Amino acid sequence: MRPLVDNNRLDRFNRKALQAEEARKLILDRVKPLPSESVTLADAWGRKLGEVLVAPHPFPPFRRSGMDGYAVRAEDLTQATSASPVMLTVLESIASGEKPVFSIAKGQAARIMTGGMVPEGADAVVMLEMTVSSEAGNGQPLVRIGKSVPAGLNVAEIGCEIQEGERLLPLGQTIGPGEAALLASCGHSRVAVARRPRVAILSTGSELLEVEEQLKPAKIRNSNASMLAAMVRECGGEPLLLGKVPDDADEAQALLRRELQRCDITITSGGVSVGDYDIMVDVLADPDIELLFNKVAIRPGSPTTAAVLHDKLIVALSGNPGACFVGFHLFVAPALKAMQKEQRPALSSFQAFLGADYPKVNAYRRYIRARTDLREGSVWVIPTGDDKSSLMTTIVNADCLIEIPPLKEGLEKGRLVTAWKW
Ligand SMILES: Nc1nc2c(c(=O)[nH]1)N[C@H]1C(S)=C(S)[C@@H](COP(=O)(O)OP(=O)(O)OC[C@H]3O[C@@H](n4cnc5c(N)ncnc54)[C@H](O)[C@@H]3O)O[C@H]1N2
Ligand code: MOO
Ligand SMILES: [Mg+2]
Repeated sequence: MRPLVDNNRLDRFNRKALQAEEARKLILDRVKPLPSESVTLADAWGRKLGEVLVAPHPFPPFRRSGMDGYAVRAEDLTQATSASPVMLTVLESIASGEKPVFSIAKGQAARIMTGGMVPEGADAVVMLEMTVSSEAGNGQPLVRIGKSVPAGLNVAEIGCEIQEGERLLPLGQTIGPGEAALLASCGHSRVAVARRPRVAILSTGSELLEVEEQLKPAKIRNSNASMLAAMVRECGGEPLLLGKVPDDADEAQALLRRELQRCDITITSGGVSVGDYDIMVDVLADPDIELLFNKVAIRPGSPTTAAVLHDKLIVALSGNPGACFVGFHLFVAPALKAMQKEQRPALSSFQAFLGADYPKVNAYRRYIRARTDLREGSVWVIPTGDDKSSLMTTIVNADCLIEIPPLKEGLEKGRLVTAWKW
C-alpha cells in the first residue's frame, strides 16, 4: 500500500468557487495574442485572420450584367408592349471578359453575356428570353422587345458588393469558403493569419495506459489526450502531446517546466480533486506559479484549475472525461481563440427546447452534453445521455452544452433553455 496522505490536503488550497464567467475572464486577461504569419490563400482555410485587410478596389469592379440578353437604355422601352414592341439596333456582342467597343445611344442595344461589362449609355439588361432577334435588309442585327423594364434591371453596379477601401473582415475571423472567395476577389493571394497556438497536453494518472496497450487490471487507456488533441485542432491549435505521467508531482512539474518553452499554453487532465494522488495541487504549489482559480461553480468540471507560469497559461482540467470536455469548451477554447485574435472568443448561446426531462436538482449550474435537432422548424437540444462527468460515451455526437441553472426542482421536456454552441 502506498503511504496514506493526511487529510490536510482538503484545505491545501482555500478553494473558493468562482462563477464560470469570472474564471474565464481571469484566463482571458492573461492571454497574449500570437504573432501572425503569412500563408497562401490556399493554405488559409480554417486559420484566423491576423491583419486588417481593406478592399483595394470596388467589387464588382465594373457594371456587370446578371443575365444573357441585351444591354439597353430603359428609357427607350418605356412605350414597349407586346402589341407594340420597340425595335433596337444591335451594335455588338459583348462576351464576358471583353471591354465593350461602343456606347449605347438612343435606339441602340448590345448583345451581352452574364458577367459581361455593361456598355456606357446602357442602364438595364433585358434577358434573352424576353427578346426576338432579327436582321434589317442590310444585315444589321436588330432586337425586338415587347416590355418596358426599370433602369438598373439585371445590372450589378460598381461596388454593390464591396466598396473600395472597405474593411473586408474582422480580425480573428476564421477563413472559410466565403472568406476565401472574398479575399481572392480582392487579390489577396497571401494573408497574414495568427500563428497556430502550440498547446501542450499532459495526462496525469498512474492508471493510464497508452492507446495501443493491452488492458491490465485497474488500468484504462488514456482517452483524454486524444479527445483534447482533437479539440485543440478544432480551435485552430497545434497539439503537442507530452504523453502521460504517473501520479508523481515532481515528475509532472519537471516535465511541465521542461516543455514550457515549446508551447504557448499547457493543458493537463486529471489530479485536480482532493484524492491522495491528485498531484496537481502539489504541482501548482510551486512558488513560481501564480494560481488564477482552483474551483468553478459548475458541474461537471468544478475542480478545474488555472495558473500562470513564466507568463504562460496552464489549465488543469479534471480527469473525468465529461468534465474535461466541458472544462475545455468553457475555459481553454476561448483562450485559444483569443490568442488567434478572435473578437468573441467565448461560446455563443441560443435558446432551444429541452429534448428530455432533466429531473436532477443542482447546487451548481450544470452544462449537459447535447445534440441540436431541428424539429418542425424549432430548435431542440437533446441530451446525449446521462450527464455524469465520468462518462465518455456521451461526448460522442455532442454539438452543444445545455445550461441548467441551479434549481430546486428539475426541468421538464419542452422547456425553453439556454444552450451553448462551439
Ligand atoms: N472527495 C471528493 N472526491 C471527488 C470530488 C470532490 O469534490 N470530493 N470531486 C469529484 C469531481 S466533481 C471530479 S470532476 C473528479 C475530479 O477528478 P480529478 O481531476 O482529480 O481526476 P482523477 O482523479 O485523476 O481522475 C478522475 C477519473 O478520470 C479518469 N481519467 C483520468 N485521466 C484520464 C484520461 N487521460 N483518460 C481517461 N480517463 C481519465 C480516472 O481514471 C478517474 O476515473 O473528482 C471527483 N472526486
Ligand atoms: O465537477 Mo466534477 O467535474 O462534476 O464531476
Ligand atoms: Mg482525482
